[in-house]
Amino acid sequence: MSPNIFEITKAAGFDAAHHLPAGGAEGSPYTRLHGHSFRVEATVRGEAVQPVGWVADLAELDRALRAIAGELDHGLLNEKPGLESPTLERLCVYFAERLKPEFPGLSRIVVSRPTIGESCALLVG
Ligand SMILES: Nc1nc2c(c(=O)[nH]1)N=C([C@H](O)[C@H](O)COP(=O)(O)OP(=O)(O)OP(=O)(O)O)CN2
Ligand SMILES: [Zn+2]
Repeated sequence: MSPNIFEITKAAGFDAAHHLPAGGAEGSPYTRLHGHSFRVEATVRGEAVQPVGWVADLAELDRALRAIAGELDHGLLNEKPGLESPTLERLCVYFAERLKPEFPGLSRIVVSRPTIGESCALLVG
């Protein structure tokens, strides 16, 4: 029988300012400095490992996710290397690159702006 495969997910929030570079829609307001409340979810996929019977410790995922979100919280996203154009897409990649070394089973990152109903998902390869 093939083993059960699970997905565990942890979420964290941060508030940050950003602006997008010119080059998108003409007359776009996104080039002006503004802020959002963001939520990030990280999902790790795998078998439940014995003897505990879990994919990974959710507390460890929580710690790692909060550490990255905390570095972005109340900051200007554009100042972070890799976030010079801080779209939701780039934020997904930013979180994935930092979590993957510690969580090789990382399968999905979702970054959203819940108050305006926008989200982006990265399926991590
Ligand atoms: N594919 C993407 N499209 C857009 C992104 C993105 O990250 N990926 N980001 C933006 C801007 O960040 C923009 O601030 C989003 O705001 P908007 O959808 O306009 O909603 P707001 O409530 O903030 O603005 P209102 O003018 O009040 O509607 C755009 N697109
Ligand atoms: Zn924005």
